[in-house]
Amino acid sequence: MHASIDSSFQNFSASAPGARFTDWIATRAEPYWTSATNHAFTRAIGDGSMPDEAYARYLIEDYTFITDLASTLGYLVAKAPNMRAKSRLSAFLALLTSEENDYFLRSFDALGVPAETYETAAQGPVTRAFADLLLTSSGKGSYAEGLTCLLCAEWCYLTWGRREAQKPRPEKFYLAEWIDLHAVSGFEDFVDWIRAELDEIGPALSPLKQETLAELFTRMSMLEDAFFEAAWTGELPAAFDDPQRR
Ligand SMILES: Cc1ncc(CN)c(N)n1
Repeated sequence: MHASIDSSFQNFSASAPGARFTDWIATRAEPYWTSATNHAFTRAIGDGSMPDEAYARYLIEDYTFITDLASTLGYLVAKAPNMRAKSRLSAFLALLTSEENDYFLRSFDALGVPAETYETAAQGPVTRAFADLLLTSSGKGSYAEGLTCLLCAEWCYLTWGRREAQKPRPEKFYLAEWIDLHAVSGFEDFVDWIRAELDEIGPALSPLKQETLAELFTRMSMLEDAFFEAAWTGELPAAFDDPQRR
């Protein structure tokens, strides 16, 4: 996944003065970024046409993802360079492990998913790849690398969440609340803060390190898209069927 020199941040900002570093990494992540943020799964949450079977499959898998996301945030709290950043990240971690955890438990109950199932679920190949990328980037990589992965996950959800929040809420509380969790102003503020943090750090990095961040964001976008696809269809996307290509 190596880009030509024309797709560097330097060229991007020369052709669009004032362009943000985070706009560049999202542009570099096409077509996966648009595919993930527009996935049919996200539209079915908003219009209430989501089959229960697909949503239960998604929530079981996502609960394992959320557990690794909590660990990712722990690593980032440790690596954050100042108290302001530690406070932002730990506030989000607190929300994830309280309000959002409670959402999952109530939703599993409503969908008839027993605790034994969601507490012992093994991660599928897409989620395993996600966990690998998130935990390795935040645990072994730099603050900027971990933050880039976090940005992709949360900005993706803010993008579809805000779009679906324009529609009347679906009747099922687990669909309506999933939209609200990702469209409220507090969540938008958090994503804006991650963007501002990376917009400050990114331009000062070497072209090689900028490239690493763009590649991480691209891989994360590909995985977000594959995650929705696997939940939606109940089948693994082609790239995950063949262990050689994972
Ligand atoms: C796979 C995935 N990506 C992102 C999010 C938003 N926290 C999530 N719940 N699940």
